[in-house]
Amino acid sequence: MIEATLCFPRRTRGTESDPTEEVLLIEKRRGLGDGWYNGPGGKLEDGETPRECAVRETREEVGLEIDPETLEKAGELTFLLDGERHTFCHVYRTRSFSGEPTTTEEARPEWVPVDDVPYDQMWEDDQFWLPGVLEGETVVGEFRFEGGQPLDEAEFVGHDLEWNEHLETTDT
Ligand SMILES: COc1nc(N)nc2c1ncn2[C@H]1C[C@H](O)[C@@H](COP(=O)(O)OP(=O)(O)OP(=O)(O)O)O1
Repeated sequence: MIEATLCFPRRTRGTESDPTEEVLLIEKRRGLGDGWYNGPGGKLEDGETPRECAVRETREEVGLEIDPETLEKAGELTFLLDGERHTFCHVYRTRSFSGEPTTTEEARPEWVPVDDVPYDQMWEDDQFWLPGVLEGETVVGEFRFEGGQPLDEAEFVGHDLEWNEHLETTDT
């Protein structure tokens, strides 16, 4: 089973009387989910904690620097393919980062209003869990796909979610 991360940097723009909440998404430019919007993230490397992975992937994909301690654990998602655990994904959010997002070979970053997230250009599961995560909730979810590899060509067939369960936040 693959262990992976997703990271959702957040910021507030606009004026005090008319603020706009934004999230940094990437348009993925290669690999799994190529051409779809997602958060920065990727697979854990040997010896790496999920938190370290989220920081490294965000740096590699869009050039933002994040202090691992500022990452807030927001979700744990299990993606099943044909009844088998395919990927376990740790989801983080943060409002603390430095640098300007930059396009790389892997990703094109884009600040998007939280009310205007392009769910029709994302993994089909995202519409079920990402809105809650962007509202500050925590989620534990299981998402079922069928149809064989690769995962991004399989059919999304069902899901179960639990909201605001306690998530371990000390070292993951
Ligand atoms: C199945 O549903 C999924 N939904 C969402 N939102 N994200 C998913 C889903 N399945 C996988 N992901 C995420 C997990 C990772 O963040 C990426 C896939 O990362 P990738 O395979 O490209 O990993 P990298 O380590 O960046 O790969 P390379 O450096 O080897 O290109 O998608």
